Amino acid sequence: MPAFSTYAAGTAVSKEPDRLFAQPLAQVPDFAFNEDVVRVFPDMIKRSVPGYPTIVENLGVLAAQFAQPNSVLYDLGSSLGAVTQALRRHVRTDGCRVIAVDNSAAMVERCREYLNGQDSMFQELLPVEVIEGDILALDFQPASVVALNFTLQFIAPEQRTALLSRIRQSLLPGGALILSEKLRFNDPEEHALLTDLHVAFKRANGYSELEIAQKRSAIENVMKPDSLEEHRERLLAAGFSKVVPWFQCLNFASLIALP
Ligand SMILES: Nc1ncnc2c1ncn2[C@@H]1O[C@H](C[S@+](CC[C@H]([NH3+])C(=O)[O-])CC(=O)[O-])[C@@H](O)[C@H]1O
Ligand SMILES: O=C(O)C(=O)Cc1ccccc1
Repeated sequence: MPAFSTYAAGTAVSKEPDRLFAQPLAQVPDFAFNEDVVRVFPDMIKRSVPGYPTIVENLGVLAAQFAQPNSVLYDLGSSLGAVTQALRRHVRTDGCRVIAVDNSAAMVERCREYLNGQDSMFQELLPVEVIEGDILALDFQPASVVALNFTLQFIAPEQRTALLSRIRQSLLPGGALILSEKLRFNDPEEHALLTDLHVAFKRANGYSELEIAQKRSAIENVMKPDSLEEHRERLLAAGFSKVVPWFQCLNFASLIALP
């Protein structure tokens, strides 16, 4: 019987500790969102991403300001649905519904279970649909809020502008894209400092030097962060009119992009 904790206001999620990289691996495989990651994901993301709980909770608060009646709120790369749960808790706008999309079957299966749990604990939540699929192949409906919470960094760099353009085309007036990402920094000293501080954050959260090193090698081929300047330019190139950073903790940031 797995242990559970509450991380999305009252809803139970697995609290199995992340020890995926604790033992020396002869060869570190590329990071994948498989069953092993799913079991430890709530613990992994909280101990690895500084500011993650603050970003998720406030994403719901922000979304409530941009939600338009009778529109869709997208959670793209939804993992276990933490953002979807925050959207459902905070948004009260008439006729809104949430569409969560992830291409990991293991994530989608567990996400649906957690959302059923949320439905059994709260009343008057927005309707939600969880789609197992590639966000690059998604047929977007008119949307008022699109959340890309630490997902764009896993999309091949050459596909990023096209995806953001399609999101921009789907956004209704008054809506917004909320984009959270790990950042790279063009200034080498700034990059080194914030990278070292992120390692200190992980160490303070109980990860060993070996775990930190093996995780770094697992993600280096699959997760390609951009700088804030690259994000801003790409968003403007995709047709967004304004880019407003609203949160940064070390090398992790979240931006609001307006249509
Ligand atoms: N092409 C794709 N199509 C669909 N999903 C994808 C694709 N590529 C990657 N993913 C999915 O994007 C998610 C990224 S995690 C998001 C955290 C979540 N937003 C959270 O707020 O808890 C970020 C992280 O773990 O750092 C994974 O579930 C992938 O399966
Ligand atoms: O762990 C890291 O170093 C990260 O950059 C964040 C992260 C969190 C969860 C899965 C993959 C990457």
